[in-house]
Amino acid sequence: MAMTRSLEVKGQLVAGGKEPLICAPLVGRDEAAVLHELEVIVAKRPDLLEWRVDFYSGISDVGRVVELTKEIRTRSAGIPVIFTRRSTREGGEPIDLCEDEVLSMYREVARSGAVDFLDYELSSEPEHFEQAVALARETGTKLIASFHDFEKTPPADAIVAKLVGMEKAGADIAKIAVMPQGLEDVLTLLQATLEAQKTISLPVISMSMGAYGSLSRLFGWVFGSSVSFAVGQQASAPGQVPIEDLRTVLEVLQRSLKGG
Ligand SMILES: O=C1C[C@@](O)(C(=O)O)C[C@@H](O)[C@@H]1O
Repeated sequence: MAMTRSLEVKGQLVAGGKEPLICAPLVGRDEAAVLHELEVIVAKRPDLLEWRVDFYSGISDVGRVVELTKEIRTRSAGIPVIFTRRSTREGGEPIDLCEDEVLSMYREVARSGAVDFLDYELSSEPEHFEQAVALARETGTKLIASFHDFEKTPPADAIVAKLVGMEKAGADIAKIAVMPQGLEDVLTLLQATLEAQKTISLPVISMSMGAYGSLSRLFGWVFGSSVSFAVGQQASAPGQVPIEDLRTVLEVLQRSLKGG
């Protein structure tokens, strides 16, 4: 019984359509740290890698960013790569680039062919978001539209509306991460995920963050979230659990969902 929609790269299902996909972030500050992390993470065989380029101290030099992206590709053992600059507005690290420079960096990286997915925030200026959509079409990469609220969990209908907005704006995948202030908020996120599955036709990725939110990282896929972000070496957001722990829980849940 399929709970989630599969992600595709160049017409192929990622990890053969397995659900949920496990994605491990790379958050090193320099080349050596990123490549060391990569080695540790690849050995754990996640289904996806995310390079959080906003953590990288060399981000202002596009040439270095492209070189490192290619190096990541070479050493990633065929695991598809997501390229992400998270803005400070949505919980990312401070960087010295203006938005036009960020988009130029996205352009160079996507055109190098070394990444499979681009993550770009829906809260960006519409003209910038349109450029990200066009770039994804031009390069055959998939665009993940994202939205993060590190303070609170909006009501379920507002979460669904954001995900609908991502589809309307031309994204290929719709992602939302929100912070719970109590257990009810975790339910709100799960409820909105289930609802969004019925409302839009894109794969949805959703998570509640922090300690309570870690529950959604373990079983949010049952409600329709296609990907769970988990720790390979270091977390990129609060509440991510180690890949090994996630796998243990997934095995148990998958067995019980089959009826024991
Ligand atoms: O958007 C997301 C989700 C995330 O914020 C999380 O909560 O796991 C982690 C980020 O690295 C990623 O880009």
